[in-house]
Amino acid sequence: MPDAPTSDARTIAPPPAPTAHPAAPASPRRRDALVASGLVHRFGQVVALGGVSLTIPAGQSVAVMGPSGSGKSTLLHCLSGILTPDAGEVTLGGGRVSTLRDADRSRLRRERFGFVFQDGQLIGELPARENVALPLLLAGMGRAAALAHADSWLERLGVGGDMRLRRPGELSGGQAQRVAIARALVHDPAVIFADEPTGALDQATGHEVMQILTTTASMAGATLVVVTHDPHVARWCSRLVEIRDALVHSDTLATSTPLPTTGTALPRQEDAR
Ligand SMILES: Nc1ncnc2c1ncn2[C@@H]1O[C@H](COP(=O)(O)OP(=O)(O)OP(=O)(O)O)[C@@H](O)[C@H]1O
Repeated sequence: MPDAPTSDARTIAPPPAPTAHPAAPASPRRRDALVASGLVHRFGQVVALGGVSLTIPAGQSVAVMGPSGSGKSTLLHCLSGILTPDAGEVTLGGGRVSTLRDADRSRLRRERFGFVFQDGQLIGELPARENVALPLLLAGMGRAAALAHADSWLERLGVGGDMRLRRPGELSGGQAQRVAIARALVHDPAVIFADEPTGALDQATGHEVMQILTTTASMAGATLVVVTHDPHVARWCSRLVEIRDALVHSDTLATSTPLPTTGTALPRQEDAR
C-alpha cells in the first residue's frame, strides 16, 4: 500500500461544538464497531456477496476496492441497511442493523449514518444550507438551530458565505461534494458511507475532497467506509479491503499488516486495529 498522503489537518477547524440534542449526541456511541458476519446477497441468480465478514472498529477509515461487479456497492448497501442481506448479519455496537424492521432501519440510517455519493445527491431545489440542515430537521431540531449548525459546518468546509445560499446546480462539483460532506457529518453520525465520492471530480478536486472527508471524519470520531476504484482515493484510508468475486480477497492496514481473510471467517476485532 502506498504511503498515506500528507494530511493538512491543521487547515481544517475542529468540528462545531455538539449541541445538547438527540440529533447530535455526545461521543460514547462512536465507540461502536461495525461488524458484518457472513453476508450473502443475491440478485436473482447473481451472487453479489458470497459470505463476507468484516469488523470495522469505531473511528477507522476503510477503503473498499475491487473490480467492477465484484460486490463493493452491494457490501456498502448491506452495511448501511439500504439492502437486507439474504443471510448473515450487520451489527453496530452489538445492535442489529440488517434485521431491523423497515421503519427502525430508516431511523437508524437517518440518525447514525451519513452518506456521500458520487453525484452528491443533494436536493436540487434547496439551497446548500437547507440541504445540510435536513438531517437535523428530520431528527426534530428547530429550524433556526439546525440552520445555524449547518452554517457552521459549511463555513468550516470552505463553502460558507454566499455559497450557503446557492442551490446545488449553482455550485462546482467540488463545492457540491463539500456540501454533501457537511450534510453527512452535521448530525454527528457514527459511520459515514461514501460510494465513489470523487468519481465525478478531476484528480486535484478529488484529492481535496478526500482530504476534507477523511480529516473531518477523523476529527469527529466517525468511522468511514469508502467504495472506490481509485487507488489514490483509497490511500487516504487507514485500511484497504479488496473484494473479488463477491468475497473479501485481501484486507490490509496502511502499515501493510495483512489481516487474516478466509472467505466467511470473521477477523477478531483486535486483528483489525
Ligand atoms: N439491482 C440489481 N439487480 C441485478 N443485479 C445487480 C443489481 N445490483 C447489482 N447487481 C449485480 O451484482 C453484482 C455486484 O454488483 P455491485 O454493484 O455490488 O458491484 P460493484 O463492485 O460495486 O461494481 P461497480 O464497481 O461496477 O460499481 C454485479 O454482478 C451486478 O451486476
